[in-house]
This record gives sequence, structure tokens and C-alpha cells, in this order.
Amino acid sequence: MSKIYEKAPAKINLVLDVLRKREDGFHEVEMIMTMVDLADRLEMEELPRDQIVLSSQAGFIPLDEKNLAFQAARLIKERYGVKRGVYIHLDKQIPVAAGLAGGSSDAAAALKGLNRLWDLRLPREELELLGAELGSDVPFCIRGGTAVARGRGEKLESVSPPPQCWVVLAKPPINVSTADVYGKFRVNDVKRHPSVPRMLDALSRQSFPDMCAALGNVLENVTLHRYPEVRQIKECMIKAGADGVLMSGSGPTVFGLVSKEMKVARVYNALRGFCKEVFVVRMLT
Ligand SMILES: C[C@@](CO)(OP(=O)(O)O)[C@H](O)COP(=O)(O)OP(=O)(O)OC[C@H]1O[C@@H](n2ccc(N)nc2=O)[C@H](O)[C@@H]1O
Ligand SMILES: Nc1ncnc2c1ncn2[C@@H]1O[C@H](COP(=O)(O)OP(=O)(O)O)[C@@H](O)[C@H]1O
Repeated sequence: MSKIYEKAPAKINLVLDVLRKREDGFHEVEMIMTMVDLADRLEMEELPRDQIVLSSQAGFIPLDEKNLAFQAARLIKERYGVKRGVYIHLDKQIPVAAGLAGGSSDAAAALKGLNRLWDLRLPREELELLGAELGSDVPFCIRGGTAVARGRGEKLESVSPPPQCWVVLAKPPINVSTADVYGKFRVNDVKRHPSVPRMLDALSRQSFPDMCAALGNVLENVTLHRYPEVRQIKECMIKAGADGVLMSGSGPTVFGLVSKEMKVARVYNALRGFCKEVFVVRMLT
């Protein structure tokens, strides 16, 4: 029986601005997101019975209907009346509740993989609409590349990829709930909104220094205030020589952009003193 494999990469937010709180409880955002080369991997295989079975080597994530990959499989199966079963093995590499959209990317990979396994031939736009039912970041994870995301994150416009550089990711041993961070966020407290046009201009000119200067995330202050270790990580990265430093999403992962290979080891080693989960990756361009 044939197996299907899908990579589920992590994302970082180069820009994250919040415009207002909406009537439906979500926040209207304006973000620029891009994928990095740190990925989970999903293996999907037909089951002889009509059931969804999920396994993982990671002991710390749910394997039932609370898992976003499971929810994705159930959604696509029910929506298109598929009467077949699937066994999904999830090789988890992306830190959980980290601001890197690991769960959303797993859901996106499950939708893409099952579209192939069950020969549903759904176009990408339809998969993105399905993904939006699972979470605000899932449509972007289906699209991949680099995109501006608006609405609650589901309205996408693909844009130029960032100039190639090293990305050092550091996640302190705390789990941050996205809902909590948005819940504590007050738009009136924002002193300076980051500029999406400025970042788009830097990307279109492939200017690494201008990209670093245009980084911004209005959720950073909420998480930094609550978890001083995130601020320490930022300071450590800057001191070690990273060219641009920002918290990703609702945190707590901080990423540092580094252009010169000889500087990467210094940043990595400095961070290893602070937290166990440090990764050096490339942008997925
Ligand atoms: C902050 C961001 C930035 O990319 O990412 P993460 O830090 O989670 O990776 C996203 O906006 C997170 O997207 P995602 O994690 O898919 O959120 P969802 O599951 O849709 O929503 C979780 C909760 O966050 C809040 N939420 C989410 C998105 C949004 N635009 N406004 C919100 O207020 C809502 O309270 C919602 O109940
Ligand atoms: N496949 C999955 N991988 C990771 N977390 C998952 C998954 N499915 C559900 N979750 C739950 O979703 C929550 C957020 O996970 P994650 O997507 O890693 O965070 P973030 O959106 O901050 O990057 C966690 O509390 C976790 O238990």
C-alpha cells in the first residue's frame, strides 16, 4: 500500500501588526510571514478500516481529536464523504506552542497529503478555505512561501521571498497560549506600528539590512512583559551580533537573522547558555 509524505515547515512573522479587535472576538491583523527550514514530517497511509489513527514520537502532544492534524483529516474526510481510513505518523520537530505555527503546519500538511492519498484533486484555494476552518494560520501554511496575511490571517497575498540569510531560533522552556496573548493585547497601548509597505519594499529590493530594520511585532510587548526570559533572549541575541531580532507570532520563540556565516556560531553558542531549544536554519525561499 502506498505511503504519502508531507513536510510541515515552521513559519516566522517578519511583521505582525494588529489593527483592531473584531466583533467576532478575533483581531484584524496585517502580517508578513515566511517559512523556515525547520519542519515536522507527516507520513500518511491507507488503513483497511474507516478510521483516523495518529501516532507520534513526541510524548507531549495530544494524539486524539485535539490534534490539529487529526482535525484536518476528519474535516476533509467528512466534507468530501470519504469512506476510507488513514494512519498518520507525525514526526514532531517544531517546538510546541512556540509561535512557529507547528500545529497549523501539521494541519496544512495533512490536508495536502490526504488530497493526494484520496485523489480528491481539490485546488489549493479550496484547501486554504478548509484550512481557515481549523485555524487562522493554516491557510498560510498551505500556501507556503512568503505572504502578506490580512483579516484574521486567512486573506493571503504571496510576495517576494526574503533575501537568503541564517535564522537562529531560540525557544525558552515556557508555553505561551496565543489566545492569552491576544486577550491581553490592547491596541491603544501600541506606541509604534510596524510598516508592511516598508518590509515589502525591503523584500522586493532583496535588502538584508532594510529587512532587519523593518522587523516588528506588536504582540512582543505583551509576552515580554509577562515572561522576562523572552526579553533576556532578545538582548542576548543582539549582544551576540544578530543583525535583526524579533519574537515570532505570540511567542515565546525569538528569531535572530544573521547574514554572515562566521557570526552564526557565536549567536548559537550564546543562546545555548539560556535555553535548550536553539536551532540554526535557513529561510525557505
Ligand atoms: C499569533 C499568530 C501569528 O501568526 O501565530 P502563533 O503565535 O499562534 O504562531 C496567529 O495570529 C495565530 O494564529 P492561530 O494560532 O492559527 O490562531 P487560532 O487558532 O485561529 O486562534 C487562537 C486564538 O487566538 C486569538 N486570535 C487569533 C487570530 C487572530 N487574528 N485574532 C485572535 O484574536 C483568538 O482568541 C483565538 O481563539
Ligand atoms: N499537531 C500539533 N502539533 C503541536 N501542537 C498541537 C498540535 N495539534 C494541537 N496542538 C495544540 O495546539 C497548541 C498550539 O500549538 P502550536 O501550533 O505548536 O503553537 P503556535 O501556534 O504558538 O505555534 C498546543 O497547546 C498543542 O497542544
